Amino acid sequence: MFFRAGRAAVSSFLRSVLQSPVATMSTGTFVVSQPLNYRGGTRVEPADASGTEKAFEPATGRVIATFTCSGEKEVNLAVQNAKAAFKIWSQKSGMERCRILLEAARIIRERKDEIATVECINNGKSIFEARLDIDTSWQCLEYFAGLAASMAGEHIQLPGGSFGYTRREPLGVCVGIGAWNYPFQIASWKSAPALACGNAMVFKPSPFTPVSALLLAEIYTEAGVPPGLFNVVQGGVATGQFLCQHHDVAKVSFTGSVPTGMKIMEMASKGVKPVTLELGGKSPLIIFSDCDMNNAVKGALMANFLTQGQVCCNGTRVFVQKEILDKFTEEVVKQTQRIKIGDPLLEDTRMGPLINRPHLERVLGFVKVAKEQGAKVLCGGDTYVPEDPKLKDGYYMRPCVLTNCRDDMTCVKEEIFGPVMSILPFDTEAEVLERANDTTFGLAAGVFTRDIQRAHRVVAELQAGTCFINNYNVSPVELPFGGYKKSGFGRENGRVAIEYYSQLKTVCVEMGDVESAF
Ligand SMILES: NC(=O)C1=CN([C@@H]2O[C@H](COP(=O)(O)OP(=O)(O)OC[C@H]3O[C@@H](n4cnc5c(N)ncnc54)[C@H](O)[C@@H]3O)[C@@H](O)[C@H]2O)C=CC1
Ligand SMILES: NCCCC(=O)O
Repeated sequence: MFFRAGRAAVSSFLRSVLQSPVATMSTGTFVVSQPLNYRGGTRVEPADASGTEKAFEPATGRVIATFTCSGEKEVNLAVQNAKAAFKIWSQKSGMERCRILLEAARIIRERKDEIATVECINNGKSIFEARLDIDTSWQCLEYFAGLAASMAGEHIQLPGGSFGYTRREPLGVCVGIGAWNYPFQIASWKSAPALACGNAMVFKPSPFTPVSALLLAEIYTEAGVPPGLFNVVQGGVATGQFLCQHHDVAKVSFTGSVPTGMKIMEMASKGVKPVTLELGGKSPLIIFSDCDMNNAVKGALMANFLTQGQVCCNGTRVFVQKEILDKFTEEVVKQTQRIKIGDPLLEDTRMGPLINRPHLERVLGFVKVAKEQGAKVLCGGDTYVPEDPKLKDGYYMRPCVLTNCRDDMTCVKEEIFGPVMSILPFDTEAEVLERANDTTFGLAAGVFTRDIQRAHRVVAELQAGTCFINNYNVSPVELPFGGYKKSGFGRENGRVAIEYYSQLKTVCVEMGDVESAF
């Protein structure tokens, strides 16, 4: 009972989770009428409100949900539920937690098409990409399930038969605050390591994409986590602030913009709470003349146009060595123009709408300023109206390639968060390294070259938390992901993520008599 091409009937699973009145899940039909908060193992209406929000289907501009933002009382109830569940969950062995997380991963895998369809409708990304996001989500749960059972401390021998040991312990109630570009993936990447370590979580999705976190919450419950272990509160700034300021919250993990990240750090500092910050970027992609041209062109498209360019680690400053500039540019433009834009639920669509109208206007504004500052638009950069009349109010634009760019232009300095690639010529390795690092961001970077020594030499010099050699924007969950500089700190994924969701206790054991100083 899964979706094919987003057109098949809604399964009983989704009907029960979302109570959608529609019988099919094609673009323009999906509506959510049930509560979007999740507390104590069930969907609930919030106990109090801090306003209401509407969620849209970007493909059509239709409202798919109107929901209440959680007030202080509801946030407190969610935290108290999480606290109670933490007492049970943190007492379980790693193997017990592992089994439940593996079951949750299995359910996600089984329901991949359904979840991807919801993600596609609420976010606008193509169904093709949404399925990849769901893959990285269940893979993350599987990965941390495996680590749950192997979390261990050290035993340290001391003089006279005494010894010490360390224990890796959970933090307590962790808060996850998500962005709208990878709603289900972000909820999974935050909750999987948190739960594996024995923590509970209260998760707040972006108000633009409130829907799919509910599916994750339902799946955790079905897999057997204690009620209240993973809760969802909906809302915007005020709800996020209540969460960050709550005295029973032990940690905040945030994905979003740099200005909000700074505010979250400030709030968390008041309670001396650790934070993980996954923030924005303006990453360089360096294409040397000895590269495999086909792969470099594919890499540049991957670095710029996934999820309509709304990806924090995108390599939007594409530095191309002068010898191959014309050939590379010609091929990139050709392939960019071939990207199929339209209904994100159709199998052959590769670019859907942007998240909302103001964001579309903002991205188009960046293209306008780029032109005013001397950049040349080689393709796209304008709105797109699909032929299908039901898509006429969607937020589509044509992917854009800019040339004649300089490092001081706004389009090269600022995060656009849309499908806009800036091409920048360069001569030498030393020059491009200096220019690539000349940014306050440091999330990611990429290099295409056949020279293996150069590849490693260059990535060693790049000031970025995640570097790609001869590829871009792949997300294996085994590898840590996170930024340098203003792109944040802490890491998601990889073994190291455990350190950001646990604390180390040292136990010192005396086997002899106390040698008192008094
Ligand atoms: N690094 C990344 O993955 C992402 C970066 N961005 C960047 O952020 C820009 C704006 O996107 P937004 O979704 O508006 O990002 P944002 O940073 O405003 O919001 C992200 C999340 O934080 C919450 N939030 C906002 N203010 C808060 C506060 N004071 N306290 C607690 N929570 C708060 C929001 O409700 C949302 O859930 C984008 O244009 C892009 O530059 C956006 C999405 C993802
Ligand atoms: N799959 C990579 C996630 C990057 C982002 O959150 O923007």
